[in-house]
Parts: sequence; structure tokens; C-alpha cells
Amino acid sequence: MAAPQPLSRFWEWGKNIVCVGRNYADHAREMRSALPREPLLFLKPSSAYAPDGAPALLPAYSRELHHELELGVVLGRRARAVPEAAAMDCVAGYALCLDMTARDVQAECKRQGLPWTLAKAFTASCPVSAFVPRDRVPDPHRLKLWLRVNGELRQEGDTSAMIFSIPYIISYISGIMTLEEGDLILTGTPKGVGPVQENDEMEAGIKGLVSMRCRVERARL
Ligand SMILES: CC(=O)CC(=O)C(=O)O
Ligand SMILES: [Mg+2]
Repeated sequence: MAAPQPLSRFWEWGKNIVCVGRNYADHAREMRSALPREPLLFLKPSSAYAPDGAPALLPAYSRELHHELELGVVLGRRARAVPEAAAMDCVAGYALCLDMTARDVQAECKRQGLPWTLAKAFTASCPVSAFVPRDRVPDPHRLKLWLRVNGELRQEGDTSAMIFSIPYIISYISGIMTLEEGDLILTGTPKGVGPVQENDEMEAGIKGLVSMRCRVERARL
């Protein structure tokens, strides 16, 4: 029997990736979207993971791949209908994540009232940093996120600006679907999303905690 992977390599567990959209008012404004009354949720498959150093893949059917810089929350235990007050007990740690988005495809999905699967859930659409254990993060709502593309600062955000807090998000999601140890929640992007091209080098991090690198490559079928 294979030895279990440590949680610090959560991307090898092959678990759920649950994403929250429109969780920052400045990003909702730049997308001309209404503010959500409850977290907007979508999913990525485990094949979306691209650990630090692995490429992000530009899908063949898109001409406009965007970066979205996000804080990821890694679950350390099963969470089912967890009250908000107990939600942080379920957190094992954090990671810097990119919710890579085929923006042209997403726009078409929105126009047709279709789910965002093609725009969000393609292979290598979720680059992730190394795991940051929760004891290194006194307050996850006071983190500064940054992203550079080819050395140029492209996106910055402060997790204090989230509309829905991390305990609220965990409680909300766990009332809909059971979350498992090793699952990852992407908590939404602040403003500043934008396009990347084949061969661009992205570097992103959580100030003072972790950084990661990722090159954009075209997916080969
Ligand atoms: C408009 C979006 O793509 C929503 C999203 O993913 C976000 O982070 O906000
Ligand atoms: Mg996003």
C-alpha cells in the first residue's frame, strides 16, 4: 500500500478545488458585475493543479488567458455543515494560487447562460505555491498578495478587502458539499486581472510568507 502523502503536498491528494468568485468589490467593479449576496461558487478538477515551477497551460480554444491572484485555504479535516465559529479549526494552512481563466470563453458562457467549466476548469488552470502551515499565519485576513509578469508588477491585493470572510466561506460551502481533508478553497481575486501570453513568466506570492514561479505554455493535445 502506498504511503499517504503529507498534507504539505496537498496538490498530490487529488481532492476538490472549490473557488469563490466576486469576493472583492474592486474586482466585481472591474468586471462590471453586481456584488454577490452569497459566495459565488465554481469547481476545478484536481488535474487543474500546477505546483510551483510547473507551467500554466493556455487552452487551444482560448485567445485570452487571464491571471487571477488568490489566497488558497487548505482544509486539514472533513467539514460538513460547520458553524462559522468552528470553521477555522478545519484549516491546515494556506497557499498562493492563480485562478487562470479563459476570459473570452467565460464571456461567451456568461452570454449564453452556461456554466464556466470551459473557462475555469481546464488542465493546469490552478498554479499553486508551496503550503504555508496555519501557525505561520496569525491573521489570514491581513495578507498582501502580489503578482509579477515578466518582472512587471501586474496585480496586488490585501485579503482584508474580502467581502466574505474565510470562516463564512468555509461554513457556507460546507453546508452545500462536504469538504475533505486536503481540499483547497480559492477565495477570489482582487482587481487587476489581465492577460498573459505564451512564454510569459509569472511570479506571485504572499508577502513575507511564500512565492512561486510559473511559465505560460500552450496546451498540446
Ligand atoms: C469573474 C470571475 O472570474 C470570478 C472569479 O473567479 C473571482 O475570483 O472573482
Ligand atoms: Mg477567481
